[in-house]
Amino acid sequence: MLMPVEEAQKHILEGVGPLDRKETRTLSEALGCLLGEDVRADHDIPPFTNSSMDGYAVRSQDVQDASPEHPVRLRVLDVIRAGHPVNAPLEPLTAYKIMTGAPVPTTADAVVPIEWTREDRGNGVVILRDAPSGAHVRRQGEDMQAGAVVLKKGMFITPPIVGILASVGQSRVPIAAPPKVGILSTGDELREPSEPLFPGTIRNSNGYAIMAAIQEAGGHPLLYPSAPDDPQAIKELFTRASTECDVLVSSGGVSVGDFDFVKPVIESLGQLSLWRVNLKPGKPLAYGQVLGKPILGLPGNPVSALVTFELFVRPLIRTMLGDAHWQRPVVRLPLSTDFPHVEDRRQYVRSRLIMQGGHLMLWPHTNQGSAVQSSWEDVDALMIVPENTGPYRAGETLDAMLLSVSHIRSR
Ligand SMILES: Nc1nc2c(c(=O)[nH]1)N[C@H]1C(S)=C(S)[C@@H](COP(=O)(O)OP(=O)(O)OC[C@H]3O[C@@H](n4cnc5c(N)ncnc54)[C@H](O)[C@@H]3O)O[C@H]1N2
Ligand code: MOO
Repeated sequence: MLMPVEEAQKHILEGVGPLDRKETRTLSEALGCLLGEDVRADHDIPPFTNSSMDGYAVRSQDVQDASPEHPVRLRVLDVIRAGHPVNAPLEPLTAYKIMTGAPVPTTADAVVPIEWTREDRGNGVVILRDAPSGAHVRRQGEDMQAGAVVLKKGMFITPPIVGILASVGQSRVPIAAPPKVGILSTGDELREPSEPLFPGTIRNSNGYAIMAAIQEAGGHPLLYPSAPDDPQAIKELFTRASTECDVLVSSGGVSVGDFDFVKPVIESLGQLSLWRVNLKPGKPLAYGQVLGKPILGLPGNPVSALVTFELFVRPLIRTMLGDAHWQRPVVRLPLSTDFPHVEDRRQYVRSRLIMQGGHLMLWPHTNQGSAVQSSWEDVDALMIVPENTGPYRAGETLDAMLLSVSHIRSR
């Protein structure tokens, strides 16, 4: 019996914890990283009490009975602009004209928006509505207080978090250092994207796809020159990478062919603790340690390599970063079309999310071959079809693991 996906994930993550290594980044480089330590506010935010509206800063008691029927006339002392505090106090029946974000003078306790006022001759303003104490005033420190922890270690840095970091003056951002992930492509047939092809050769697409997937997962990819199907060459490559990386990810050579040497090399340099998972594509996944470093042997078929990356390598990278929430959301959705019987392995099916008749539905690509790269087009989700089930009719529901949903098409 093949090992279930969840059991394989558990086994792989068992021996791995957060690396707890820190690094600093500039604000422009921090997006998508995880915060490496708690961040405290270096000052109150807002740093001073200020107006949330363009209007008039008043003493609330002066305008408490103001209405269109009983307007209150105030004398305007000056105009306060953002960035230009005014120190003179407000006396009874006076006001400052004030702009949004400008400091509210200490003796004023409310702002009347411009729409509720009318300019009056001389230096006057007529107030047409009351404004209770605190109205349209943003108090110093009401958002964040000096010294308080405002961002927690491990938090995912999104654009708003970059804004908070900038607000609290954190121009150098402590982040969880990305694990160094070595990419080890194997196969006599592999040529680089820039190289010409000869009969029997193909481009090394896995190396680059895995590199991009590592970057997307928050890891630091180290792309090694690919190794031929030769045990000694693979051994040298794995040995070198194990001294330079935190995790190794190989592709190819894990099946049962005469030239599949990845498993014996892992065994000769450490141990192989897992081989073959109940999944399609990606059954021959191998996992073990070489010279003390975890290694995932992904199958060579390009789709199998990326599906096993998603299910096993991404969780490992996120765990090493200290992200406990690596699970992708799984939602149950109806099929927009029929889907055939699935045989003895659980299948992960490249699918789109589409809107049909106001309902979100799954649209699986037709050709699910594990070497068919073109079926990655606009994939939002991997539909999960249990083994020995189906055929399914349109409208029946299945679980889908959401990847990144960019846009949902309508049909
Ligand atoms: N008799 C059996 N044959 C196979 C079985 C099986 O159970 N019994 N399993 C099949 C499955 S499932 C898979 S998946 C593949 C995995 O094979 P390997 O991991 O040993 O990979 P290779 O044989 O080296 O290559 C498979 C395929 O992928 C191409 N490839 C390899 N590396 C790259 C790369 N870097 N970039 C692009 N393409 C790559 C390679 O040329 C092959 O076409 O085994 C089945 N066989
Ligand atoms: O598992 Mo293989 O990935 O079916 O082609």
